[in-house]
Amino acid sequence: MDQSTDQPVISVAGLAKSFDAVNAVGPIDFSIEKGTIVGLLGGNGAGKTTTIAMILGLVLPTAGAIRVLGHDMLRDRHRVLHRINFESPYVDMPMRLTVRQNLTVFAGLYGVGDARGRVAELAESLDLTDFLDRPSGKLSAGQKTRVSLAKALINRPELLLLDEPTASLDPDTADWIRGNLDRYRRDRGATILLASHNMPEVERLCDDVIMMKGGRIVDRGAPKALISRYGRSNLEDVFLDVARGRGHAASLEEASA
Ligand SMILES: Nc1ncnc2c1ncn2[C@@H]1O[C@H](COP(=O)(O)OP(=O)(O)OP(=O)(O)O)[C@@H](O)[C@H]1O
Repeated sequence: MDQSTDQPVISVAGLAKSFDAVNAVGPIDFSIEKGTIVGLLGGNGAGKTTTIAMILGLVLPTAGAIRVLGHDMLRDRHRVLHRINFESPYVDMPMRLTVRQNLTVFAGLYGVGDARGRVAELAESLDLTDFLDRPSGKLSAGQKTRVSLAKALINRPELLLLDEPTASLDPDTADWIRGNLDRYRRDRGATILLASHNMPEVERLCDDVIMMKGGRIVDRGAPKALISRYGRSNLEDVFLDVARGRGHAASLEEASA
C-alpha cells in the first residue's frame, strides 16, 4: 500500500554522519512538503552533499531516520528508488557511450516504458539534439550538466535531488535550466531539493531555504522571509551573515550555545 498521501515527501529526524573524527552532519531534523522547491545553502563543507547522499541512500548515516515518500529509506529504499532521481556534477557517465546510449541505459535501469520516446522527448526539451550521438566524454562542461539533468528526469521522478544543478552553465543556459525545473515541478507536482551556491538562483527558484553551517541547520525560511529577518536586501548578504556569524545569525548562535 502507498503510505505517501499527505505525508512530507522527505522527513529526517536526528540525522547525523561522522567520518572518523569529522562530524560532517547533524544531528538535523527537517521535512519537505510535496510540490515545493527547497534550497540547501551553506558554505564549503557545511554538509549539503552528505545530507543529499544520505537521503539517496549512497551514504549510511551514523544516526537518525530518513523517510522518503512515506517509506523508511534505510530499510525499504528499493520501494522508493524508482520514484526519485538525482543529479550531481561529481557523477560521470560512461565516457565512450554516446549521450543517447547512456540515456537509454538509464531509461532501462529505471524501467521506463518507451525509452526511445522518452530520450527523444528529453533531447528536445533540454536541447541535446546536436550532441545526442556524440560520446559523453567529448562534451563541454555545460553540455554534460544538461545531459545529467536529462538523466535525472528520465523516470519522471516525484522527488528530484540536485547538487549544484547549474554549475558550469553560462548565465543564459542556467536561467533556461531553472525555467525547465520550475516547469517540471509545476506540471508534475514534483518536489525538488537542491544544494546551490548561486544565491540569485535560490532566490528565484526556491519556496524555502534550509541554511546549514558546520553540519547543523542554523535557519530556515522562504527567501523573502529570511531576507527580511536578517534586515538584508538579498539572499547573498543573508548567506554572508550566516557564514560569518554576524547580525541576526550571531544572535541565533548565542541562543543555541
Ligand atoms: N568521504 C568522506 N570522508 C571524510 N570526510 C568527508 C567525506 N565526505 C565529506 N567529508 C567531510 O564532511 C564535511 C561535509 O562535507 P560535504 O561535502 O557534505 O559539504 P558541502 O556542504 O557539500 O560542501 P561543498 O559546498 O564544498 O560541496 C566536510 O568537512 C568534508 O570534508
